[in-house]
Amino acid sequence: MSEETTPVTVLSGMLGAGKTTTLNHILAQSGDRELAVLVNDMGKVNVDADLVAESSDISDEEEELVELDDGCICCELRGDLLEAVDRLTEAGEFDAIVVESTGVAEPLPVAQTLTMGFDQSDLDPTEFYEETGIEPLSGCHLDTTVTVVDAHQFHEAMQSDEVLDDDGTEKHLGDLLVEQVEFCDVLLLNKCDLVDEATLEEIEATLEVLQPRAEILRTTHGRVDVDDIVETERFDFEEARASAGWMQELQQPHESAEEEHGVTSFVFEADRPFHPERFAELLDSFPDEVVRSKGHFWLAGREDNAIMLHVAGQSVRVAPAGRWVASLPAEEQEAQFEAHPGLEDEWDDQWGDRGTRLVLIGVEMDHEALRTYLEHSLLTDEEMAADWDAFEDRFPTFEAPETGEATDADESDETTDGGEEIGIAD
Ligand SMILES: Nc1nc2c(ncn2[C@@H]2O[C@H](COP(=O)(O)OP(=O)(O)OP(=O)(O)O)[C@@H](O)[C@H]2O)c(=O)[nH]1
Repeated sequence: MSEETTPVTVLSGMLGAGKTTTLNHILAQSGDRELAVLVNDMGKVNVDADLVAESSDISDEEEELVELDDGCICCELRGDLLEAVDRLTEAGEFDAIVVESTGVAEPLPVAQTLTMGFDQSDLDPTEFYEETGIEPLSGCHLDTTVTVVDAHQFHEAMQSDEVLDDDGTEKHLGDLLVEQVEFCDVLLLNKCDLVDEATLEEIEATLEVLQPRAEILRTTHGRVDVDDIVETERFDFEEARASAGWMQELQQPHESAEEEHGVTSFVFEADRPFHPERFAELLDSFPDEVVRSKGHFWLAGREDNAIMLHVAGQSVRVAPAGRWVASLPAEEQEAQFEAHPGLEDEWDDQWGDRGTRLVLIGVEMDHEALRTYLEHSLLTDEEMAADWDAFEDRFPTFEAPETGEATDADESDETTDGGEEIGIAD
């Protein structure tokens, strides 16, 4: 598919991580390769594009530098991104295209936009093209997604409770950082000059657990080999989407005893519900050593719907995760049993598929203590026999999904959903 079409590299990374520096470096090192670049900036003036133009011989006059200003290519400028990439491809003068995203962009929707032209059956490209009136891309393909991580700011960003504004959408700093790490082919650990070896090794170990598939390269001032991020043929949508460490851990759980720099993971499973107030309290002060937690849970009193938990650094969000199959009408249950052959094995006579599966990834986690902590939030035998609706419940109420929308929390990466903060008031 890819040989005759132009390869596209997408650079993501937090504000100030070193995307523009990396871009300038590869432009200077591109040799005989003709590169076109597309720079996205949130402001009306594209500062990054000016920086690229200043420090390279690339220019917007010759149309090898395209600026997309005043919006984000992972949201409202998705159509403009496609059109710009299409224009550059049509010009036929370039060997590769490099896209620099804004610091608040999520890589998944950007990749989704760029791959819509290919056969992604579950993404329903037809609907997308009908809705937007945009023609599918044919002359180029997404080749490599790169995330630039600032080694110097990594821990601070993970622990920060800063909330960024992406054109009206609030994004938690730690959440965004984790999402950028979880969806990429190559991770550039930049600003290595500002961090000591032990810290670098620890960050690398964390990145490896969060994103086992990506190649991790250390860089200083974005000095990376062009061949490591351009025309690598590393990108594969389905692989990228299923490659996050938490997802792999949920699919093939194992207690990671062999810890590197104290980074471990484990899956917590329970077949009785959480007490809404005790679990909310636990989430209010979730242990700092947990870097990432994801999965679905059963909350007492919410017997129709599963709830998804997303923890990334200091950000804790919950979102609807679909109906429990046990809450569906009999004929829809039958359809679910046929679609998911493993479901029957896990079925409980009384509670059906209701239950909790959460993966926890962190540094220096005391697994035993965390399990006890989580178990303490489950209903006791006495509470199991009580009226669950009488428990205080400050979790958000989600609109009931259509029947038939059963939970598939283990397989779906809801990276683009908003979710709701759980720092709810008493
Ligand atoms: N010490 C050090 N500074 C670096 C390194 N890489 C980039 N910088 C500096 O960090 C600052 C931000 O770098 P940029 O390349 O503009 O970062 P960016 O990701 O494009 O930032 P935004 O466009 O704001 O999202 C600049 O002052 C760079 O000179 C590095 O490896 N080491």
